[in-house]
Amino acid sequence: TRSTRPQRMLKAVQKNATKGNPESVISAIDYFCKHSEWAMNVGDEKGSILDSVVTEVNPSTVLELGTYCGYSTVRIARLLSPGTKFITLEFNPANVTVARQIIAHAGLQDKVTVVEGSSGDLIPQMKERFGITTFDFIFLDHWKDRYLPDIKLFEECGLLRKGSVLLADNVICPGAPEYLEYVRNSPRYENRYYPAHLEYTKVEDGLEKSVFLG
Ligand SMILES: CCNc1ncnc2c1ncn2[C@@H]1O[C@H](/C=C/CNC(=O)c2cc(-c3ccc(F)cc3)cc(O)c2O)[C@@H](O)[C@H]1O
Ligand SMILES: [Mg+2]
Repeated sequence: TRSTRPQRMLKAVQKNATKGNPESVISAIDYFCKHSEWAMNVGDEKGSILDSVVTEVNPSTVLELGTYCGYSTVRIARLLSPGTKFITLEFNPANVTVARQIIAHAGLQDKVTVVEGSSGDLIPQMKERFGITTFDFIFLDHWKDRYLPDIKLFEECGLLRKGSVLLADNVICPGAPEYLEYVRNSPRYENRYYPAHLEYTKVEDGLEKSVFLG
């Protein structure tokens, strides 16, 4: 049976990237998406913004929603200090399998835990399963209509502290209007919009950074 796009992406990484070299894994995926098949990775332009925010926050605890193939997982993990707790959630088992192999090719398997499951089920389990009380940095890149319910879940579960930073991909394309309205109208968040483009295209898109004020 025909392979899937994530499987073809994995093959491209295994063929073109140097084992243990995260930069070469990132480049191999970007090359694949620019020259072979578009895929919904955050990409190089928005990825550089992601890098700068992660570096600025220098988090001790990190959560990513929507691992997909692990591209942004590799971008984040390669910047983290030793001892940082990094968890990424993915509910499609086939994507979990591909992501774990791409992360391992980058040599970052000890920096991040890929947890199979849905954010709605797993977010309330963060304390008991992973001993995490609050997250310093959260990257939202899963189904866009789940950004709002999940940020509310973070608040309800007490997983945000004064200064926690949330970074949301695709707030323009495909868009997360309800999420944007919520964080921009809430007195509990300080927000900044980073204009960019949809990965590997000239279409307008951007990232929204929201700092929880407590
Ligand atoms: C049920 C919600 N909870 C979830 N918990 C854990 N994993 C989840 C969850 N939702 C989705 N996922 C996983 O995250 C991934 C989904 C990401 C959704 N992303 C998009 O739809 C997306 C889509 C586009 C896009 C933009 C323009 C287009 F023309 C076509 C597509 C661009 C992007 O950057 C995107 O991030 C999948 O691997 C899915 O299995
Ligand atoms: Mg995205």
